[in-house]
Amino acid sequence: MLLEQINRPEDLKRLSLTELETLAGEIRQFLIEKLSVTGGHLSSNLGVVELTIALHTLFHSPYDKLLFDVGHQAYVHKILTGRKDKFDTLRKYKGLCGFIKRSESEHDVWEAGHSSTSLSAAMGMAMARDLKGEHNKVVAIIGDGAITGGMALEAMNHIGHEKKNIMVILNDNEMSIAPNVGAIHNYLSKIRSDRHYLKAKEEVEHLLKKIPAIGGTLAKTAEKLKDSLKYFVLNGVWFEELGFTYIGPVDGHNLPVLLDTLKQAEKVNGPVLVHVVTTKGKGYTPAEQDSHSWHGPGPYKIESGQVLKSVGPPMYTEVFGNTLIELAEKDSRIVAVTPAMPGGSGLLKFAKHFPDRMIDVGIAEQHAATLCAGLASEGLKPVFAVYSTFLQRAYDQVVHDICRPKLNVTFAIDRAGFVGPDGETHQGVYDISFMRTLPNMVLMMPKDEKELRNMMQTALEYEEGPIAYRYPRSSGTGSSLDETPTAIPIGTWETLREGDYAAVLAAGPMVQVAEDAAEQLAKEGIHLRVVNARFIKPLDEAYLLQLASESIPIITMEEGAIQGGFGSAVMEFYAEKAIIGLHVHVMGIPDYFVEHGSVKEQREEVGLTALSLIAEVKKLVPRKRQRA
Ligand SMILES: Cc1ncc(C[n+]2csc(CCOP(=O)(O)OP(=O)(O)O)c2C)c(N)n1
Ligand SMILES: CC(=O)[C@@H](O)[C@H](O)COP(=O)(O)O
Ligand SMILES: [Mg+2]
Repeated sequence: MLLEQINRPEDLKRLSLTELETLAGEIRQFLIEKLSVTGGHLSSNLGVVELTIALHTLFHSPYDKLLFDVGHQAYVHKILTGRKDKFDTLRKYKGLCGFIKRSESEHDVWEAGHSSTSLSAAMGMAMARDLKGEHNKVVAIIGDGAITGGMALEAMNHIGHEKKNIMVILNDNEMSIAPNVGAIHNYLSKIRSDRHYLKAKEEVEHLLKKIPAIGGTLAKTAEKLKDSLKYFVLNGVWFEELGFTYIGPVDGHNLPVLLDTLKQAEKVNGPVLVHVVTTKGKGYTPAEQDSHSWHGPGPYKIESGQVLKSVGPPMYTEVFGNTLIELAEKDSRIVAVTPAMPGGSGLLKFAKHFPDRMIDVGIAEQHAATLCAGLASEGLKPVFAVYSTFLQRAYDQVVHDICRPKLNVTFAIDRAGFVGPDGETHQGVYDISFMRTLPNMVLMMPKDEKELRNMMQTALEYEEGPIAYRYPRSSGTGSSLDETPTAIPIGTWETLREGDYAAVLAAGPMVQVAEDAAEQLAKEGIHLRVVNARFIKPLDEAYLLQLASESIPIITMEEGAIQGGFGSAVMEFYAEKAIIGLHVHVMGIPDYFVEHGSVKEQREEVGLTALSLIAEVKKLVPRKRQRA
């Protein structure tokens, strides 16, 4: 096996072309086998095997900088840079990260996870290189999805103007996670099919040569026609106009062509964009046929292509998608907006029911947010379906375009809390802090899927301004889904369990954790009050004042950053009311980024478990029983 001989990129340089092609086959088989056990981003990586081999054959990483946009397609890069033996730990706790990670290797020069950042970083590295008088290459590998992200366009605007020596490899497989969308995607499709246009161009030129030269007019017209045809069919004219030398499209699975093209591109002075056409899922039929489903599968059976499904209650995402259909059938104002995550956000069925009311804007969270503002300003009920982590990219739009004008946008924040294997770049743990601090915002979190449905109804009936509900990347608790969703009075919490030893104010999935702890403690005669703090904003102030009047110790629990989170809000409330001497202990995520692993492992790492809660309760000094 050639793969066994490859422990660092230099090892590639001694292989013949045929051996490189053999290696590509071995790497493909390696990926298919390893990921059948670990799961991971299969189809994107299968699509960049030859491209990554070519890059590491030609360039000298880490002296030359290879930046992978998003970084989900960097498994081949990791295999070629000495980490193939770690693939059994891919995305596991303390194992190999599923994205580029500087602490893993000197070859990992740019970390990501969120898309469309590589061109900005590449420009920074190129400007630093030139200021330092160095001469390394800077190469950004960006997909046809990621290049539609706003940041990428901002960077192209800058790069094309400054004419820095940067190579951009556009890996065009016609797919984002779902089929790619947008005008740039359409433009790339035209270029991809350009080989036909080019044939037509040759025919036109041939024809023009045949016409006998009659005076200046015909010849001049012919010249103009040829020039306009050139403009029409010239590949990459948009990139050229932006200041890039455009080369392509080239077959991204043909190693000789890739190597030759990259050698040519390397000689170009100034920014160069190499348009590489690949097949997402290349080499594994199920993934080639349905690269959307195979973008990030769990473990699967190689032969049958059957992905192992978890049994049990439906995911919150599925409950959201189905309930939105139910509500949209009754209320035609509802419009769903997703930034390139129709599948992940549970909107594929909704799109089938309401094709005109499901808007996929591509990787464009900022645009999606303000689009929702526009929709709301015209009396529609936009539901912005977005992962917590990706909502971060639209923070100013949430503040400036939605909260300030009090527009009635609904935020369906999915992947709220720990997300598990995607790790630190994808944890949905900051939206409590950055949403609850905004004026006019209402922020809810359900304890189970039945309450999620009620919150969706609450949001539908709420007309006063922005309102958000957040739910985890997990299956529900198995609560009933039969009841008609009914609105919850804004700002009201719910006592789930009586107790006078201490009161736990729990948000979302922490309610179950608190219930489990209370069950344990009750066996020891310690009665914990469990409160479903289902409104993070506004707080249930009457409830908080009641707790203060009882001087009962309070513990808050949230799967979110402690800094600025729900517990902070409770402490701020008491401080504002000048209520002192209360015991308020905040349980949440400490001030650091929690890496990949399972959600269970991540909770254990930060102490968001029933055991940790029991320990906290037992630290409390038993209060003197209050006289009745
Ligand atoms: C800001 C942001 N929004 C959404 C995502 C989710 N996401 C991850 S990969 C991906 C599609 C990227 O498509 P492309 O760049 O073409 O890469 P491919 O998987 O096709 O190789 C998306 C939308 C993300 N990582 N970052
Ligand atoms: C790389 C990326 O950002 C997406 O593929 C993300 O990993 C999807 O997350 P889910 O698996 O939670 O849908
Ligand atoms: Mg793509």
